[in-house]
Amino acid sequence: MEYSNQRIARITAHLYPSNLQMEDSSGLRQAMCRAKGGAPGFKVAILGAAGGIGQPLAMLMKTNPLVSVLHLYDVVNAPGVTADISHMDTGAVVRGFLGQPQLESALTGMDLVIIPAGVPRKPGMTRDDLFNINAGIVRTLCEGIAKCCPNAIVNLISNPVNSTVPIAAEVFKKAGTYDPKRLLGVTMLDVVRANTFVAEVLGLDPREVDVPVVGGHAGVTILPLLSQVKPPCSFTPQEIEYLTNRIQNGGTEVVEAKAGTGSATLSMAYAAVKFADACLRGLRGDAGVVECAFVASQVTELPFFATKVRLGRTGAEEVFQLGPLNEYERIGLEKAKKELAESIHKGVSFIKK
Ligand SMILES: NC(=O)c1ccc[n+]([C@@H]2O[C@H](COP(=O)([O-])OP(=O)(O)OC[C@H]3O[C@@H](n4cnc5c(N)ncnc54)[C@H](O)[C@@H]3O)[C@@H](O)[C@H]2O)c1
Ligand SMILES: O=C(O)C[C@H](O)C(=O)O
Repeated sequence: MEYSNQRIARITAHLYPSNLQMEDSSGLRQAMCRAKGGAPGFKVAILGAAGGIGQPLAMLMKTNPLVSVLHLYDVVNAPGVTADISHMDTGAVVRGFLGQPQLESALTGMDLVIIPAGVPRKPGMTRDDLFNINAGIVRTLCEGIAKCCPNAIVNLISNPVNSTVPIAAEVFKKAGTYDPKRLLGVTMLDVVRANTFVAEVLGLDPREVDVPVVGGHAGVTILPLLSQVKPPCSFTPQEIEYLTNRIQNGGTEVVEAKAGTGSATLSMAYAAVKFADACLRGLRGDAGVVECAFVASQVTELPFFATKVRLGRTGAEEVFQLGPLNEYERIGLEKAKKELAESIHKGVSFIKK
């Protein structure tokens, strides 16, 4: 018996339903669907979508009404994650992409690319210990972005953020596509933690608390500005010491509690979605969208620094100054800048060498 291509495809899809959402069978999906899609919204890709952060991040982005198309890329397990998430009855169309040969298809046409690809810490490691593996991963993914979606906003999560953002910038410069406004290192988890821990101390609802966290995303480079907390409040010296240490070591607290099985994934996915949603609202043209991020900056003498930024149609359109610091914060800033300078230099040299 001779089978038509369509019948073969239907039988294959029945036997391997998870293939349905993968790139090479999207023709079949379209043939089986009456609606042609094209709903208004943004196209978002997640690179590293099958990982500890990637999976809950993909799930939460599938629920975001601003997203019309969600591309899930990973070097492993992308078909399973895609099949699973694609069954959620929310608007975004989900497509999966597996391995380097499908990277370009994953990226083409994207408005926002979120990158949680890379290895996480184990107890006893610093984020910088991840550099040797993650630097190469970020370079390859950013080369793909430069080629396939050079105008996309990039949210970089992979550690060490203080070095991977400079790496990405150098890759884009080399390709001639660098726009500093579009490259944002995600430090949102530091803000989420700071809001939570400060709210605990003050006995407030964390949703009412706003703590600016500046500098970078590792140890002493994470600098919470407790003198600028909203609503306005004051802390004892002991509270300042406790809160600063806890915010700076929040990542290590989770790494140790997970005892070798990884680092923060669920709170990170929450923070990444909060930040991605702010970027999408900025892209849509909403006014007054402000979040902290690690970006190209002239706020200090360093080429990159995390502060509050205003997100707009072209990315980080305004980088805010630090505001008035107290003596404790000025000392913290000097420590942060010293470590940051080394991490930034390491990232830049990785590409320039
Ligand atoms: N910025 C932050 O605040 C923050 C917070 C938490 C974790 N992180 C970092 O995020 C990264 C990911 O953490 P995780 O817990 O999800 O790790 P994970 O190991 O659970 O997941 C990483 C995923 O990346 C994938 N991957 C590896 N190489 C890839 C490549 N070349 N292309 C695409 N995908 C690739 C893996 O297959 C895996 O699915 C780590 O570097 C971690 O340190 C950053
Ligand atoms: O601590 C880590 O290694 C992961 C992440 O950077 C975090 O802050 O949780």
